[in-house]
Amino acid sequence: MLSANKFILEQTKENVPLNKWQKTINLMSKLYQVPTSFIVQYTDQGYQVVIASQQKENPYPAGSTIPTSTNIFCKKVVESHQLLYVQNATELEEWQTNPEVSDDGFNSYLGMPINWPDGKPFGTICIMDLQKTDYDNNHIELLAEFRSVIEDDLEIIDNYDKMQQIAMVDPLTNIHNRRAFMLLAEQRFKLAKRVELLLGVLFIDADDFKQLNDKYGHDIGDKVLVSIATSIKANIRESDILARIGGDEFACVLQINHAEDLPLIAEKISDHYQQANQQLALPANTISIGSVVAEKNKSLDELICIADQAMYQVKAEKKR
Ligand SMILES: Nc1nc2c(ncn2[C@@H]2O[C@H](COP(=O)(O)OP(=O)(O)OP(=O)(O)O)[C@@H](O)[C@H]2O)c(=O)[nH]1
Repeated sequence: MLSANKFILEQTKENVPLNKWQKTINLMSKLYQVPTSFIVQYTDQGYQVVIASQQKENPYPAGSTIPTSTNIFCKKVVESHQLLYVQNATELEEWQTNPEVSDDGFNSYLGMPINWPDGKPFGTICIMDLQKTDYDNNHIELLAEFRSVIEDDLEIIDNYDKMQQIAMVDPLTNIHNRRAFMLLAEQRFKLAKRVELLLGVLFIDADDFKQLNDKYGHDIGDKVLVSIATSIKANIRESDILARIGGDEFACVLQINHAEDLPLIAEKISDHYQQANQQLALPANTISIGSVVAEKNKSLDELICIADQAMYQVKAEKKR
């Protein structure tokens, strides 16, 4: 779990997309044609460069830390919560004590605050140039776009951490519970919209499960539920999202290549489940699966509802 008042680089970084951020910062340097671009994090211990553009002229590599008392540009951005554009620092009295100006010869700075989802300051995103510059509104808007990429990632990191705090695993089947599913699936849908991924939703429900419980007992019923979870897991990717969302109900968000993949995956899960029950000497049982391809204009709730209705139709067909 990430602590907001510790440097990200000194914590577990598995959920922080440092490679993506590095590419973003390198691209910023190219677009603005500057020798240095940065993501800087602020904590009580100071200002630390999280990402530095990979240019040989850049004197401040990732990991460099400057004390909070030093008069640097990023300090002013964090303290004022505002954009800072300095066109020509050598002309301004205020910046004569800034070592970036006095020691390293930087003259221009454009930076914006980056915030955590709760509005607390994370740090800054900024560019610096040795030359005097003349940026216009387009340059500022572009920086705001880059900033929103980083803030979106901070939201994902924060959500992930929150989820680790709440119970997100169903203790019987060891897969996600409903609450975790809603959070994770929502995130996956957001991401899919941005990077054009095709997603599908499966809604899976055991047939006549009440009868099975009544006839064989609750313990056997529990084993059957575990068998359903295992069969679904065996036929989806590790990166897909699977959860037990109710007593004998399971839901799944899958990345697919074509819409036609969904019924094929559903069939494979059903076959696997029936064979598994035979092998495990569990009562014969079937499952009904409804599916829907995620359309961009539909919410997660709507998609689950459509997959649920499709599942009921499959079930009704069997009962005819
Ligand atoms: N063994 C076991 N049973 C559970 C658990 N949670 C819910 N159930 C039971 O699952 C059964 C679900 O019953 P229904 O929703 O009526 O569904 P069904 O009997 O499968 O009927 P159809 O869906 O129409 O085929 C109920 O009897 C619940 O008590 C659990 O954790 N373990």
